[in-house]
Amino acid sequence: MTDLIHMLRDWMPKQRWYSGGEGRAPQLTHLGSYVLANPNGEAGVHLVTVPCMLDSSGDVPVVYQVPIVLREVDARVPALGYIGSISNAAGRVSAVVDGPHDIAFAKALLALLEREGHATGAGGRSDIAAYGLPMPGAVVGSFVTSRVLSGEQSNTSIICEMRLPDGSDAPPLILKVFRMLHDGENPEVTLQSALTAAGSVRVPPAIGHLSGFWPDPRTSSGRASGNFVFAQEFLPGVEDAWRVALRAAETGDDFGDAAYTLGTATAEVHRTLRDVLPSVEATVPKVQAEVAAMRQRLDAAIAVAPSLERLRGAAEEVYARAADMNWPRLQRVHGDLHLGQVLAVEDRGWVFLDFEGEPLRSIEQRNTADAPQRDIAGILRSFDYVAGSLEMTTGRNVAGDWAARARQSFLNGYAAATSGESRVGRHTGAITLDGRAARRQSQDARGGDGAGASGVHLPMDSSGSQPLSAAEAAALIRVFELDKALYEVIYEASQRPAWLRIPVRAVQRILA
Ligand SMILES: Nc1ncnc2c1ncn2[C@@H]1O[C@H](COP(=O)(O)OP(=O)(O)O)[C@@H](O)[C@H]1O
Ligand SMILES: O=P(O)(O)O[C@H]1O[C@H](CO)[C@@H](O[C@H]2O[C@H](CO)[C@@H](O)[C@H](O)[C@H]2O)[C@H](O)[C@H]1O
Repeated sequence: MTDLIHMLRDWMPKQRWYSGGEGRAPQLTHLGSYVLANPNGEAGVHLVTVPCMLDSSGDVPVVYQVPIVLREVDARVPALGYIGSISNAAGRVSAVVDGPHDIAFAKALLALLEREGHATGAGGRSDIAAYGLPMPGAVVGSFVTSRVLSGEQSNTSIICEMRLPDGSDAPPLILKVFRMLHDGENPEVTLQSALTAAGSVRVPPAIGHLSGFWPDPRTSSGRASGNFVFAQEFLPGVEDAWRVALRAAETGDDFGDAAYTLGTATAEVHRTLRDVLPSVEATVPKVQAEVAAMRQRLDAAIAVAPSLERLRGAAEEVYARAADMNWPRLQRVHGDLHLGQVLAVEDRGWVFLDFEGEPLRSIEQRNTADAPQRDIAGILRSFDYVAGSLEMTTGRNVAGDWAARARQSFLNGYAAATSGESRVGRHTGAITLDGRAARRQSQDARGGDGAGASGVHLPMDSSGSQPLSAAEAAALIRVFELDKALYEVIYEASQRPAWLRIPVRAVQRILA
């Protein structure tokens, strides 16, 4: 194990999912490993194992799972995932392969899922184990081949091509391996499983998950339990809404219908989540806790963008008013909704991904019932990002009007769906880019309203309780837009400093 820890200490900082960045050497402690069976005795495989590693090098300790496959050192070692080689006590040398790049790991995961199997602790330890928990009725199929999805940051996903028993193609699957482990449910699993179980077509069908427990010095009990891997159908050859929107904005194409149906689809997801998962009344302490979290975010944003200090007073006024506002019933929401999290799927419409919530929030916060206005604000911010990123590349504000129209259509779609004006069935989220029906609906919603300067037309309570007035809904969306823009300031300062001016300008605009 000592050799492996040394090897991982050099390798982990080079991985995109390592939160410390390349500049920080991890301080690793091995907490335990769960061992997967080698499926069908895959040739040349010595071991498929998942060490859980505590990294104490940062301010906040992090636990990573680092799946590895030990293989015979020969030509079958996948070049992409090669980490190094180690020898055991008997002198046998093995190549160490990053698990997601090795088909033996993908096959072993699928076998666990399909058979509701379990993986026990290495060395007979009983304080660590993993369980395969398939969705009822899920069809896994048999494995053909797998590859790692490129471009991901915080996790590692494996795309698996699958086959049905009759030899025909089964839908491909995506196995999202959570790199960081948290004590508690990952909302990605909870929310997408709940939506799938409710028959929603707004998420790719969930297939199941791998969950379990491990020793964890971060908890008072010294033990933790949570999710290791989430499996769902992979929808191949689709574009996300960010690309679709960016192209439309570049060419000046109308995005009104697409934004409108995105609004109805978002409302549909909210309604389903509210119907199938617990929701709570927005009591005074709960609202105060939300507002307190917003204030903390303001402090953190000013710390990385000191020019915002002069707007502190204006932001404080917004928060003071927010604490006195009417809030809708709190419910589970997406939590980090932006255009990059939505796929444009032919015949199905908008499909939502990545329900993990904002990566900068704690798992407790991400598992807490929230206001749907957080997601609405997330998409509105995204339209502004489309305009902002085009302004960065062209040097001119070419898409400001485009973004304003998209924003309005999205709000109209959301409002129409929540007020029952549009008949939201299973397919109303269809992307009818030239759809006359959607345009007519959109025009209907645009007309006959008393929209004020805020541009928000209709009550947007999605709780089923006393609806918020149009003005109340608009005011709350503004509060969440400010909060999201401040989140983006913090995110961009560390991830993409060149983009920082987009959210900084948004904060200035919102507080002007
Ligand atoms: N089920 C899926 N079908 C099609 N593409 C997917 C699916 N899941 C993820 N993707 C693609 O992978 C990308 C990253 O997935 P995401 O869940 O957002 O991971 P992360 O949390 O690491 O950002 C998405 O933007 C999308 O392009
Ligand atoms: O990695 P995630 O998808 O979980 O989300 C994080 O990264 C996003 C950037 O990829 C970031 O989104 C911000 O930039 C988008 C354009 O690239 C824009 O559409 C979003 O509106 C904007 O918030 C997201 O905030 C962050 O959590």
